Amino acid sequence: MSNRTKEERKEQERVDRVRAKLREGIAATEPDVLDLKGEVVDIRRHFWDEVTVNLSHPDDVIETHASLKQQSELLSERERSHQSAHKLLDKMKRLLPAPYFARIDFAEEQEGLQQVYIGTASFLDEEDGTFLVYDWRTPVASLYYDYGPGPAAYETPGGTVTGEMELKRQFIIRDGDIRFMFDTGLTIGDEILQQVLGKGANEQMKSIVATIQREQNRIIRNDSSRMLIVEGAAGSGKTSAVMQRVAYLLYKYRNTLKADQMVLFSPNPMFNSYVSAVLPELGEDNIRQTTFQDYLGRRLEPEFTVEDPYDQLEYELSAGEDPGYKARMSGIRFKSSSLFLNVLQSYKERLESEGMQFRPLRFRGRTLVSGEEMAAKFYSYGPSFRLPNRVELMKEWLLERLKEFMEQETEEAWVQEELNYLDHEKYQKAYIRMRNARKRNRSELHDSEEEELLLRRMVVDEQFRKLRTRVRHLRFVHVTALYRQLFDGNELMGALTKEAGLPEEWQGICKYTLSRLDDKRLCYEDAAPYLYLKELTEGFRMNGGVRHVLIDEAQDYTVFQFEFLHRLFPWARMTAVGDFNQAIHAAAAAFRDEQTVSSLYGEAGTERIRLTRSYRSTREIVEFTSAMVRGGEEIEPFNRSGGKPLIVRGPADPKAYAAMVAERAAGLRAEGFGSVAVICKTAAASKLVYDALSEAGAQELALVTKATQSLPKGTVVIPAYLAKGVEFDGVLIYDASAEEYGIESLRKLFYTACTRAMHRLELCTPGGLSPFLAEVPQHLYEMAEQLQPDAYRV
Ligand SMILES: Nc1ncnc2c1ncn2[C@@H]1O[C@H](COP(=O)(O)OP(=O)(O)OP(=O)(O)O)[C@@H](O)[C@H]1O
Repeated sequence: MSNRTKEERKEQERVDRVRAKLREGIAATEPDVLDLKGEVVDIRRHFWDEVTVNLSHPDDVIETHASLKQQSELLSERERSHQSAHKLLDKMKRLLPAPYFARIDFAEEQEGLQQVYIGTASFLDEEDGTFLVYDWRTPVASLYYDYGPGPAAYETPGGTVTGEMELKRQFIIRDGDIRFMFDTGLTIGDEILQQVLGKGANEQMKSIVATIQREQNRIIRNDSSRMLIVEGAAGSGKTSAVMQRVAYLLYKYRNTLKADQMVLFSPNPMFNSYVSAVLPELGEDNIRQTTFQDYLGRRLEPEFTVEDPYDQLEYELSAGEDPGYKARMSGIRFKSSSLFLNVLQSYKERLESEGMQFRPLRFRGRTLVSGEEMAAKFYSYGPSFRLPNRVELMKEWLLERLKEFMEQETEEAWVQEELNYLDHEKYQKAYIRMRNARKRNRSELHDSEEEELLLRRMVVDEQFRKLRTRVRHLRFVHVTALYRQLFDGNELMGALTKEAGLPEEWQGICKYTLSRLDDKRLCYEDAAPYLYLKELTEGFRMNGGVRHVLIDEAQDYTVFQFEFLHRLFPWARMTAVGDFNQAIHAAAAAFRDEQTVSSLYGEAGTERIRLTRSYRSTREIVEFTSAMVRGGEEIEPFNRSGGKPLIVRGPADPKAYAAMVAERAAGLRAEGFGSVAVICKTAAASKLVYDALSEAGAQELALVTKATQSLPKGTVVIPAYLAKGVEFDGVLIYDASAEEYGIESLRKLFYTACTRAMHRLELCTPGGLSPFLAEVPQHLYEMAEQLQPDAYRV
């Protein structure tokens, strides 16, 4: 900053002082870290030299044990010291270029005026014990996010502290130089936010701690509810709030909460990598990240080939011609509904008294225990046992039965035959076993008799191993048959759906479902209900160690998915964020259904927060996109200006059209936009467009598919459903015609695609326009030369 005022010079001097202290700290800590590292390596290398190992007498054993313990404790202590010195050094290095981003002057009623400088971590002056920088997550720092100058208060473990905020100041510091400094009002300075948002998009999300808005802070610091639901407009900072919330919780509960006790469910692996830089930037370890699909796959494969949600979507978006389409779409709606969840729960109650299905235990072509015999045994346990308990009892019973069969089997002729082919290694094994058994039991048998018996048992044991494992894994419960019989005719489903009746296209749904099951393929819409039924009968798996589950893009979760996560992580708090306008899985309505979501933890344990301000896109883009969706008038754009969205009509010839889009993408890049996305409706379309653009000479071009692990730089061609959650400087909708986006069910996908743009949005069309655009007032966009308003008539 040139021509600094006196105040600015004072602030710069303070920055210089703090940086000098940081440098001192770094200089002092660096050798410690190196020394400690050396010590750790040394202890590890010479670990055994320092331990006296002598196991001759009991006394020596005790001494050896003590010496080992001492040496391990020394190693752990040095490792801990190294780790904390390393963390401290890391923190100081992180703070050095920009030690803080804000200052507040707060006059406490008891303590007098306090100057609080806020940064991404706390930094203490070793000499006088004062805080040169306060971590943004400390209680006093919440003043910065929640208040403007005037009366203010913050919560501490000891109670509420009240006082008067006399100053709220923000800084942008780069390499130790104060570039901007503003005194601000209630909201966190628009000027700084303008600066931050005006920049280009990144391949990885950045932290927003310097500019967290008040309503976002409510999400980040929310501590009271078991279930926190955030519904927010596109670009309103839901994902950002989730990531900063994780950092906040890790700080606040640092003695009891570890990063691996938090799980983030996100839409796809690329998104995982997109958000993975935020926590390290804030000095925290990354938490566990997964997708629901990944979880389903782990539980259901290899028994089935499980379809993934992208293939399901591709089908939804492109298979209108398939004769089974209507039935499958109706099936998707039904299988994602609360009605189907209730059906499965009632079905479970019915199975308590009748209808269980079992796989017979068969061995060498013979049935050892038939399905009927198992059913008889199962129902003999009586109604006081829950289904999973009965299954557990069945398992024990079957294992006992198998033991008996195995004993009988040793006498069979096939065993003798197998013995003839036994290899040397197995003989050897049998011999060792026999020797051990002899030591233990002082067997009366002659060597040869005993050897033969053992060998026979070994052969039988081996042959039964698979069967026993299947029993242990509860494979005798025929879940596929149980699921199958729901779709086998009208009677059972009719009884279970009660007055709601059978869904539309029921016959078609049955046909489609059964044919897939017979092929050992599980459609995505069947996967969660199938697993739910399996766990209702066999018992729910639980992960008691996880304390926080965070769900991004929660609008695409079905009632089954919520129910699962609730049961899988019974001790966890849940944070679910989403935007119903971006629900690209048409059938997933659970998030919108207040009753469904609040039933998980009860109304008292559930809190809802709405975010209506949108930060990602320019005012022009937000006004344009909001006009396409229901409730759009509530979305409030952040006041950052850019060009109006542009509708461009291209030539009808596909080659010429691709060349035009390639040229427009190149034009945006030449204007300085680092990331440009050409968004298509499907993966199939993306591939074609990618090829066409490559042929047209597009530079630095990458295709994003469901297998893409991280967002590429430059220009990408991407299907709309994979673009959700991420953002680009410029977005080109490849084909915004009525042919491509003509039916109502595509509205949300279209909206999602358009809202990915931060600075520029262009919608290309080879002909007419999508009807969604017809609802947008004309003054909210511009049109490239030849396109006239009558193009809307579709
Ligand atoms: N308080 C803030 N300060 C600075 N930038 C912000 C703030 N809130 C949001 N942003 C920025 O706005 C953009 C959108 O944020 P984010 O992706 O978290 O929104 P979202 O609600 O999850 O969006 P969507 O639902 O559309 O995927 C990001 O670039 C983010 O950095």
